[in-house]
Amino acid sequence: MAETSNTEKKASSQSSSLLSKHVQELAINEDEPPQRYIRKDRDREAPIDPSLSSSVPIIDLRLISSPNSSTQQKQDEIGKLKSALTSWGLFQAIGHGIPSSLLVELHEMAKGFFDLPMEEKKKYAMNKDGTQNYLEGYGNDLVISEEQTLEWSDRLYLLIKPKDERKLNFWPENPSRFREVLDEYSLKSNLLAEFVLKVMAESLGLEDDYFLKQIGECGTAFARFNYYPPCSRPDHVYGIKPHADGGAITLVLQDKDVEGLQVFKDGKWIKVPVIPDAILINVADQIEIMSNGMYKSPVHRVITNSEKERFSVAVFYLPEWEKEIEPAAKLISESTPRLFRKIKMKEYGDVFFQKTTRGIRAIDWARAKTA
Ligand SMILES: O=C(O)CCC(=O)C(=O)O
Ligand SMILES: [Fe+2]
Repeated sequence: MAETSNTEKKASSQSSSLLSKHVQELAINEDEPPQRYIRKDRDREAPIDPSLSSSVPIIDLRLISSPNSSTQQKQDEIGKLKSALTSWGLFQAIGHGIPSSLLVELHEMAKGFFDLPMEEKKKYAMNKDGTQNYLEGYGNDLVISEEQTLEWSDRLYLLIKPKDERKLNFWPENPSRFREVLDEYSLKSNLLAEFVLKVMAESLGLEDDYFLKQIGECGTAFARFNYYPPCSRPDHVYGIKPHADGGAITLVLQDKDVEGLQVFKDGKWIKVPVIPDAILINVADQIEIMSNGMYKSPVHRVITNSEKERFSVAVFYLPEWEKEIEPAAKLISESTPRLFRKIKMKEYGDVFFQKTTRGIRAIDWARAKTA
C-alpha cells in the first residue's frame, strides 16, 4: 500500500472542507476560480507547438479489418499504427465501425445529464468516504491533500464491464435513453478495444491475443463522462492536469467541436485536433509495461476555455485486479533489457491513484532496478 500522510488520512476520513464542490456550481456562482484551482506549475510551462497538431497520427482501422484490403494495405496501416504508438503513444482511429449516430447520441446523453438541475444530478453523487479508489458516480477527483491543485471538471464515472458488476444506481435514468445508449456504446467500445489490443500485440510480434490474455476476461472498463464548464482564467486553471492513464488502453470520444486535449511529446505540448467521428486511442501504463517500453503511455492534459463548455467520454480498459503485469518475455533481450517489475494490477491501482492525484507519474515507481 502507498504511504499516507496525516493530512491525507484526515482528508480522506471526513474533513468536508477538502471535498471539492461541483465545478459547474463554481462556474455559475463565482467570477474567479478559487485559489485551490490555480495551477502552480506555470513557471515550468513547456511550450505549445502549433505546427505539430496536424501530425497527430490518424489510423484507418478499416484498412486493417476489411477483407477487401490487400495484404500490403493492411501491413502498411499496421506499420503506421506501430510507429504512432512508439513515438506518440496514441492515434485518432477512423474507420472504427462505431456508427456516427451512436457517437452523436452519446454526446447528447453527456450534455443532457450535465444540463440537469444539480439536485437531480446529485442523486448519482459519488460516495466520497475515501475507502475505495475507484469511486463511481457523479463528482470530481477525491481530494487527498490541501496542496492538491483541483481540476475544472465534473465527472460521471461508471463501471461498464464486467456487466454483472455494474452499479445501476449510479446510472442516470434521465436523459431517458442514457442507460440504453451507454449500454450500446459499451458493447461497441469493448469490441473496438479488443480489436485494437489484438492489432497492437500482432504489431509487436506477439500472439494476437497476448494482451487480451494478460488483461483477462474479467478485466474492467470504466466510462468517464467529463464536463468542463467555461472558465474565466483558462491560462491558470486545468480542465485535467497533466497525467498518463493507468490501465491498458483508453478510448476517448472528444467533444465534437471544442478542442482542449493536449499531449506532451519531445518537450512540447501538442493540441489534439477534433476530427469528426474519430475516437482517440491512447496507450496507458499497463501496455507500456507489457510492451517493455516499446509503446508509450503519453502524458496528456486538458485546457479550459473561457467561453465554451466541453464534453468528452473516456473509456478506460484495465487488467483484472489480481493479474500480475510485467514485460512480455519476447520483448526482453540483451539490447532491450527488462524495464519494469512485475506488479499486481490492484497494487498498481492504489499507487497510481495516490501519485496521479499529486501530479506524479506512477510508472516510474514500476521501473526495474538497474544492477
Ligand atoms: O477530455 C479529454 O479529451 C480527455 C480526458 C482524459 O484524459 C481522461 O479522462 O483521462
Ligand atoms: Fe487521460
